[in-house]
Amino acid sequence: MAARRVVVFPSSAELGPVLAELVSSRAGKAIASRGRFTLGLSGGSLVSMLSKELPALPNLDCSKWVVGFCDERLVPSNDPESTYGLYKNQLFTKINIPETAILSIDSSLPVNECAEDYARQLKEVFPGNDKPVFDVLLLGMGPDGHTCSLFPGHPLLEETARIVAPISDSPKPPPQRVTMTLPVVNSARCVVFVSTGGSKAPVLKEVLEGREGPAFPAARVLPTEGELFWLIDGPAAADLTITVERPGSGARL
Ligand SMILES: O=C1O[C@H](COP(=O)(O)O)[C@@H](O)[C@H](O)[C@H]1O
Repeated sequence: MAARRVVVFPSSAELGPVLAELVSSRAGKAIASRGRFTLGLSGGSLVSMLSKELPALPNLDCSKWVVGFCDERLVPSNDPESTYGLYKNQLFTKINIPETAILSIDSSLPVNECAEDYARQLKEVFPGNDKPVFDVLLLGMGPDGHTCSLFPGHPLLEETARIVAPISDSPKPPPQRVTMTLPVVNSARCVVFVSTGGSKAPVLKEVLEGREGPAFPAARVLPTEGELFWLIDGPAAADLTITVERPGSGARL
């Protein structure tokens, strides 16, 4: 397992540009060695941060990017809860990811079929692999410690066979969602959590320092071989006592 890097920024204003630069640097390396960059996006607070920071990078070329979603809510793409819909309006109009390289769920399907259909799309993009190996997965964490649509105490945390699973009883609305499973998340070459705001401080302490850590889905994200970053702002890091990195401005990770 690769070493975990916990990196604390004074505020999300300093964190955002470093996140964008991290994505861009891993994209450059992936394209140089494999001819494309595969990125998994999460919803929630990440949407606005990425939509602000990625288009601000000079000369960003996304023509060789393939983008999927770490989880998605089973709602039409024009519903305000649709993660795809938010990125479509806020980010995809500003950067040149080919439309055909954006994998999205078919929200007209019942949730089980929707998960199977999304798994099939992922298998097409990663032929020959038993699990997709994304270059970068960007994850958020809710105040309850959930990540993707993997919630504390939910049986989906034990899923080992499927790469994408349906969930019909999400404690956070909307109840029907599809989510990548932990084996896929932990196969990625690089996983980056972004956690900001004081509401995340208690759970962040548990996830990064607590003995009860594995009870929280986010604490079970431990890439087998890939890099693991936790990018946190000052308010979210307020309760941490572990040693963290505090980079200066213009830092690159
Ligand atoms: O419901 C969800 O929440 C998590 C965390 O969101 P945040 O706003 O607390 O950062 C998000 O990562 C996930 O994609 C989303 O479906």
